Amino acid sequence: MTKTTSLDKNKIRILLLEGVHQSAVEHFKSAGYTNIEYLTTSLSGEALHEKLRDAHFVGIRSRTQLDDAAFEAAEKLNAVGCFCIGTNQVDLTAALKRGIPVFNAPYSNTRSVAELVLAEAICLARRVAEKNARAHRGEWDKSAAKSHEVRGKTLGLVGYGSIGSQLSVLAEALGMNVIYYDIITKLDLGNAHQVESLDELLSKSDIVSLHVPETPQTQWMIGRDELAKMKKDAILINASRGTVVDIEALEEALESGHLLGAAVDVFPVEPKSNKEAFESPLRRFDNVILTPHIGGSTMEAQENIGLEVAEKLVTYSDNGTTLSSVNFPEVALPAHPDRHRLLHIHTNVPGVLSEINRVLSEANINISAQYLQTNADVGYVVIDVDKAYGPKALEALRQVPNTLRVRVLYS
Ligand SMILES: NC(=O)C1=CN([C@@H]2O[C@H](COP(=O)(O)OP(=O)(O)OC[C@H]3O[C@@H](n4cnc5c(N)ncnc54)[C@H](O)[C@@H]3O)[C@@H](O)[C@H]2O)C=CC1
Ligand SMILES: O=C(O)CCC(=O)C(=O)O
Repeated sequence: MTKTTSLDKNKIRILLLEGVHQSAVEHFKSAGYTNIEYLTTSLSGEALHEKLRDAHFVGIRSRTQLDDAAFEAAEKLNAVGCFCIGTNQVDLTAALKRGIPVFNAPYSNTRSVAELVLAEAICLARRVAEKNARAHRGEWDKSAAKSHEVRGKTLGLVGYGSIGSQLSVLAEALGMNVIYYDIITKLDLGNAHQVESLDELLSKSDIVSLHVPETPQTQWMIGRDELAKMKKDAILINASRGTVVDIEALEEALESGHLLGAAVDVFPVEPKSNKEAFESPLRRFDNVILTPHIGGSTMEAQENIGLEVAEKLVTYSDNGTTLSSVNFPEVALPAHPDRHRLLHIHTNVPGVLSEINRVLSEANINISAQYLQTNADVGYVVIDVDKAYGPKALEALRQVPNTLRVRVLYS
């Protein structure tokens, strides 16, 4: 069924979950969007579907799963904002086939993750996690055994994107040697260099840190075999996604004493809210730093993310720009003063553009500007028309075969 939206700003409902930063709320309000529901928790199942039914825009972080059923319930949804980097919690194809662009904040929390990982690397190399736990229990363990400086040690980065490459620069400033493994050939920063294989990285690194997205290729990427290839007394840090590391295999590697320690920020199953208990077989190890998925949780990062993603949603809502959407044809559009703008999203099959132009011409509607962008599955056409034609043009566009969604934006 073709979806049509044609609303004034104060009727556009924005649902914000997972306690996104107030900077987002303020940005929506300053742009004239007042109809905002703000929840500090994530939602799932029927509770999520119920909230989504009336929402025109939804903002989430990493916990809320937007799967096909969620999109099916979200009849009015125009766009999704992920107030984070990862978009693995969203079924991007399900969104795309309903003409819903998904936005994220690809850079704003990267520095925060890099700083945390570096701090953890130093703490683990000095065995601070264990000594801290023992001191809390009243034990005095003053010893240099197996405690090392990180200077001169090799940091192996799996994934050399925004986070991995920043970490590389920070680690070199401490005198570390950096090697990395990535599926894409990357520009080395400083003296870092790319290695040919994951095995090579694992066998050469004193500290291995994971910075890959969750994909079918990275799922359980670090299992028993990979951990066995790491040096004796090496350290593993995972602040990427919980599905990248086989936790049972990591438990065994820690139990056997093969690894000196580990830091884990992300887990295959994470509590849905701060009220739920955290279960993990790693809880029993003093030499493991466990953090509740806070790699990107700094005031600086959250404020920037709030602004960045809210701005992308407002820009899409106000003028149709989809720049930097992770699943949608990208169009950067000028403002449309004194014009109504129509957004037509359709399945990308031959002939839709000519059909659009035919129905508009038959309805005697003069087009003042037109923009088209497609990806393999979806076509996105933006049409500016004189104000007098807005509702009539909307009606005409709804008749075009293969239409997924039509919206009119008032100026
Ligand atoms: N713990 C936390 O709070 C946070 C976790 N993250 C996670 O960190 C991940 C990485 O973030 P960024 O560096 O910003 O992403 P990015 O997209 O800039 O970099 C990812 C790198 O991984 C590489 N890669 C992809 N598949 C690979 C494979 N199979 N083997 C080796 N390399 C592979 C890519 O080519 C790319 O260079 C995010 O996708 C997210 O899941 C991000 C922010 C906060
Ligand atoms: O802070 C969050 O909610 C998620 C951070 C994260 O994992 C990401 O940005 O991908």
